[in-house]
Amino acid sequence: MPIEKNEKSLVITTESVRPVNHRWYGAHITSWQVDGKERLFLSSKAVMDGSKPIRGGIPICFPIFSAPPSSPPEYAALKQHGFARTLTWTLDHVVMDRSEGVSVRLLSGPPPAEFKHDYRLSYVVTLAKHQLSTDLHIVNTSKSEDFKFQALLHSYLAVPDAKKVKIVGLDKGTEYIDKELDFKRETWEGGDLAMDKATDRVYQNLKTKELKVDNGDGSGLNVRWREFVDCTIWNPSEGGRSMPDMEEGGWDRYVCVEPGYVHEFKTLKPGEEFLAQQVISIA
Ligand SMILES: O=P(O)(O)OC[C@H]1O[C@@H](O)[C@H](O)[C@@H](O)[C@@H]1O
Repeated sequence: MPIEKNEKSLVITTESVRPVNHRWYGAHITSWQVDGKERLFLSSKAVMDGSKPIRGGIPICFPIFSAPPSSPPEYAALKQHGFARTLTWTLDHVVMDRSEGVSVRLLSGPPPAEFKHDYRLSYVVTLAKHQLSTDLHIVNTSKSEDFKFQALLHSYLAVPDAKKVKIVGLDKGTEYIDKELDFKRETWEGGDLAMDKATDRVYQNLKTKELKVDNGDGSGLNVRWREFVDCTIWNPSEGGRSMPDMEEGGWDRYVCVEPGYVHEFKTLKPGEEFLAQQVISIA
């Protein structure tokens, strides 16, 4: 199966799915087309020159999600969502290259100099019939110190009309932080979450490992995961106009469903590893 590598990106094509376009900058998947249809949203105003994070596709948030914590200093100094989405990544190796699927392993470049922690961050992207898997692999390579991080895959899923979308599968009783309500802690009352207004919620410790993004007519995408426990659901509605890199009306063309480990910092002991996976498939 063709894996095409160039200076800026990696393009993977399989018989049924074409192509996944993967940027070295931020290990950013910017396009996933199935049956001739684009399944990820990428803003036409996204900045693609490496000067800021790319608006759309699948940004990787690591080692923090959201605004930085107040301490320790090397975490407090980070930008929103951390540095993984703005590092240059490299191709480690091709894991699989068969007609059933193609899989590549990418390695992140070094963190900012002030972030003096020993860890290894890699990302395995697997393209199979009608599904895209993205695995984050974090290893504490220190011999003596713990390593703490948050991690999240910030997938911008393309939808025909966000205002008609329902998120199906959120467990009744799950606690969530509502960023639209000044970070108020709430408890989910159950049922489907309608995306008909600005939504920015972090559902914490979900029991389910799968959500459906229903376009309103039963079609859509399924997002399932392993080892992640939280899921952010975000669409700014018309508030998206305040983002300089968001195209006009772009907020109606995506819903972000973002599995992650973000309700607290995950701690890895020396030598320990964390392997988490997201699988997006056609519903
Ligand atoms: O503009 P950024 O840094 O890519 O963040 C986009 C959004 O990312 C979401 O995950 C957050 O919950 C939102 O609060 C945030 O606005």
